[in-house]
Amino acid sequence: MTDIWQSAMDHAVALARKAGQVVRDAVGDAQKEAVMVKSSSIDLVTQTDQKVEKLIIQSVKEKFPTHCFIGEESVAAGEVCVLTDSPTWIIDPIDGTTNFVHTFPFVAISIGFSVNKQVEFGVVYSCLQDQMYTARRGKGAFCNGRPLRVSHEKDIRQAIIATEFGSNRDPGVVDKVFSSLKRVVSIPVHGVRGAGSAAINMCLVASGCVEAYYEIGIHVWDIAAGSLIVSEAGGVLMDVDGGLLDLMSRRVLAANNQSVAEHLAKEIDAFRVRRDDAAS
Ligand SMILES: O=P([O-])([O-])O[C@@H]1[C@H](O)[C@H](O)[C@@H](O)[C@H](O)[C@H]1O
Ligand SMILES: [Mg+2]
Ligand SMILES: [Mg+2]
Repeated sequence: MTDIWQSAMDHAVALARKAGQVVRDAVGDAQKEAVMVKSSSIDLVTQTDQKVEKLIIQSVKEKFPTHCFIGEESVAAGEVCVLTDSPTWIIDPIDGTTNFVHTFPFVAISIGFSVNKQVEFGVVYSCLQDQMYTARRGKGAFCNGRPLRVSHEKDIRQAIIATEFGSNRDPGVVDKVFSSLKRVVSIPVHGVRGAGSAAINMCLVASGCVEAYYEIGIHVWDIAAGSLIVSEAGGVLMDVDGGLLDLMSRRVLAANNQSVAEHLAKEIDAFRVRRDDAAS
């Protein structure tokens, strides 16, 4: 049977590769680039983020004129952020902008595609590592064409957990983040890591390198593609409180299996943040 979204997925892979070249060309000069700030002094954006998002959206508009978009930098510029049932490209032009600015080598282009609010394919290109992660719903997850499988570990005490500090440094939020982290470290787990890119953290879960990843404060463009890559690699996704994942809630927990996920969820202070689709 033909896959009606295959040509869109092929286009996403080609665009991610093209965008990756733009990012690679710019990374050496990133420190010379004007670094601007968004929601806080540590929520960074550069001209390369904006250029890459424009490149992707323009090209998709030409090929698929009826499709919708949620793009990180378009939303920052005032576009609405609502996930409808229409075919929608969910784009993070540079996931890991802080890494990009500092030349820390985990920088990704993340493109998710949803229909009826379900992610149909996900593409995460870790462009400095030249690793192309892809997943098509029901057809598995791959890195550079090699099938991905999550870790078999069932005991969280033998696990590596990925998380990030995020870009909200309000003292109350920092306290909650650290109290969760203290509980997780004290389980005790083997280790805690963070790549500085939500999308790459999710690909690490899918690859079996880390057992789980959680974060509060991410956005739909950080996790749309990665969520399908995790589930197609055999992993599970949930809210940080153990409930169902809601792509717009800005909270995510991705794990290799249910038992690791549920144990982790018990340790996290699941505070709420303003939703991506909250009326502005
Ligand atoms: O701003 P950006 O570099 O696209 O995305 C950020 C990265 O994924 C970071 O790892 C995560 O901690 C933040 O929550 C994200 O906003
Ligand atoms: Mg991001
Ligand atoms: Mg970004």
